[in-house]
Amino acid sequence: MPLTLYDKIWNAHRVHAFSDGSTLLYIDQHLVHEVTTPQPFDGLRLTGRRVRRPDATLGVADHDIPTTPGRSDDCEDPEARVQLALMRQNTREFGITYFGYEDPRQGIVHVVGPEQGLTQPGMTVVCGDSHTSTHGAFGAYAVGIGTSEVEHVLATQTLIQKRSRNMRITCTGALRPGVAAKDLVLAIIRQIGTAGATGCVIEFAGPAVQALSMEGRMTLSNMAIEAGARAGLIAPDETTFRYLQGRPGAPQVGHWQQALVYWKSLPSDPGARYDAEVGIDASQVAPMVTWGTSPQDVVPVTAVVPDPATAKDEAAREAAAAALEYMGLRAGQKISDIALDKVFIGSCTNSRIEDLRAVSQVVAGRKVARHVQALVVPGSGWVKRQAEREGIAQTLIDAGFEWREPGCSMCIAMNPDRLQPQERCASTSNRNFVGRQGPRGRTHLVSPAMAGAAAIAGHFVDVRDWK
Ligand SMILES: CC(C)[C@H](C(=O)O)[C@@H](O)C(=O)O
Ligand code: SF4
Repeated sequence: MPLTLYDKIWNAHRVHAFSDGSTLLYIDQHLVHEVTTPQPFDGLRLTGRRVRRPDATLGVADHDIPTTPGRSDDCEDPEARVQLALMRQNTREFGITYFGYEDPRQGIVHVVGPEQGLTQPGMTVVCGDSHTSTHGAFGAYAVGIGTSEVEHVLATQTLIQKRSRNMRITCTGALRPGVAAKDLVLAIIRQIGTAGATGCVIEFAGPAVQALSMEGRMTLSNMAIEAGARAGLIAPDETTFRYLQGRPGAPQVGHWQQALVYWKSLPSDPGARYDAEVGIDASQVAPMVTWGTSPQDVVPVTAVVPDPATAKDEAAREAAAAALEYMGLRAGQKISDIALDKVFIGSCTNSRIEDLRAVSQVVAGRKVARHVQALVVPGSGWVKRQAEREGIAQTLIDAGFEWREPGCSMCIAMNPDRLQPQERCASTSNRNFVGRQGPRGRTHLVSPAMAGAAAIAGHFVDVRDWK
């Protein structure tokens, strides 16, 4: 029977099938961060257990950590301070490699794993974090897990999972200049909704996906979770192999050829069956801007804020009206008339080198609008240093952007970077939920180039018209 990429990874990792239909899967790579690990490590201590495979576990500090130059673990927020101290102590006690603020490899867990070559095709990758889906871009089965599951994986290197349905999203055509992977994934979520892939593992396929760099593919897989999916996979190919070759965690000379043979066997077989199929023409996708409080509340930059009266049912009408009220917007208002207070370029969706290059191209030789505070937070120490070497950092600083240390930063209000009530922000992150960037803060999700242009103009502009 022809199998999908997901089927193949699942079958290769099956340790035991339970009578209730669930499966015990072997886990190849476990990533841990400071927010979801204090309890699991306590659990291990209480029951006298060790970490089964410290060599397959990596710890990083990302959510709580300040991003200001000269930072340390000694932050003002007592909860963050405790979590960071525990992370350091627990990784030391259990023999796990830890990238704390002082390590040049530190960064957002979903940027660091792939960058270090720890995420590889055909692997099972888990982390106590919903955006673990990011790693699916390598053709890995990567899922976010809960706190008790983190403990289970730490202790046993296995995880109990229910099999998901296979959904294929085929992206035909080619993205137009000025249109990014972020716009494509927002357009997909607009089409299928935030519950559109519930119960499914998505496989992103088609020429528009194959044409993407690994950075772009990670942006797609990152937001699979925002479409309700369990994971978001992309078949490994030459782009994947090229990205991985020579990275510290990747198979080294002598094992590389063997790995390639396996990796090339992973793409879905011709004729593999999918439980659901979705299609989208990438050439029709425009730069997108969210207007509401869910990633599906999104329109092209050329559009106006939609009228809640046109929503499909009563519940959707009420939700849209509440979202507009929260966002301080009027139906019919042009997206390009929306003025901004802050611009945040960062997060595991869009803080990789290619994202920073895109921003730098748009803002080179210009100045951030006077009323805007703009932040660039590289996804990792490696990204930061590469951007500095390429001159990107200087371009951004000259334009008036703040150049920060790596971390989740203003993607989530768990550290000092946050919005004040009613402040409006163009953000390259993945969630525009109520209060996400700070209590009563207003978030608009956009691509890096769109965020860069908005920082200069002080309001949204169509980056395709940018001269
Ligand atoms: C704090 C963490 C558990 C959370 C997640 O699971 O995704 C965060 O990373 C997020 O993006 O909302
Ligand atoms: S950058 Fe944002 S989405 Fe990504 S792991 Fe951190 S908080 Fe979650």
